[in-house]
Amino acid sequence: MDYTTSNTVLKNPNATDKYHSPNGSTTKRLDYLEWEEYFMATAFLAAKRSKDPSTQVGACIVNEDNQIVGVGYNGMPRGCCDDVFPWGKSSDKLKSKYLYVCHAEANAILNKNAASVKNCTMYVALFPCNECAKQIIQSGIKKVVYVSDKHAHKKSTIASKRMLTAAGVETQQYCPKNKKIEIDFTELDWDQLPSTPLKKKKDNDSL
Ligand SMILES: Nc1ccn([C@H]2C[C@H](O)[C@@H](COP(=O)(O)O)O2)c(=O)n1
Repeated sequence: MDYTTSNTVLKNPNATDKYHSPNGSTTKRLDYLEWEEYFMATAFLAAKRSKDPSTQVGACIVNEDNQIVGVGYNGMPRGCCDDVFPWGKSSDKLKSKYLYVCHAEANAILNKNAASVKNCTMYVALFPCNECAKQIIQSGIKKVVYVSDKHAHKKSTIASKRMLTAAGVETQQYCPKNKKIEIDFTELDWDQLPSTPLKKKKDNDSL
């Protein structure tokens, strides 16, 4: 019997656990991530790459076959060093981040790894602003799933909603089933895996 699954190496193949009954039958895992959780979690994971000290936003674009075709987070444009450009909110607009930073939604669209994002769904932590809404509409994205609408009172959000509605882009708030999803790099039984060289990657890549 093959005790390995696509993403798990069982620690003790002889043990009876929740997927293996004593009579030897094997059932599928039931605590797997549902699609929506997986895509929103991908957006939240991408946000962890953001250098913005106050707000980290991630976005994940998914096609009609549930394939991820773009991921992005808020960051400085390529070539604009994130140690040089400002991250603060100075009253001097040129010294404030807002004129420079690329929003997660825009980066996800620009980073697409497919020919088009037409009819795709975007998963994003924050409701998109008016500038991102324009790009969402023009790129053909048909649905936006978001978690927080904390800027609902802002004119940029009101304008965004007006445009998305007029253009027929569906918006839907996502209510997470689980408050937290844990990623545990030690959950595999490392002793049973062939040793892999640990290579330090350069940290100047940007999504
Ligand atoms: N839908 C959004 C909204 C905001 N962002 C980015 C832009 C900034 O980096 C940050 C907001 O900064 P704050 O005013 O909260 O200090 O989040 C985005 O990517 N997508």
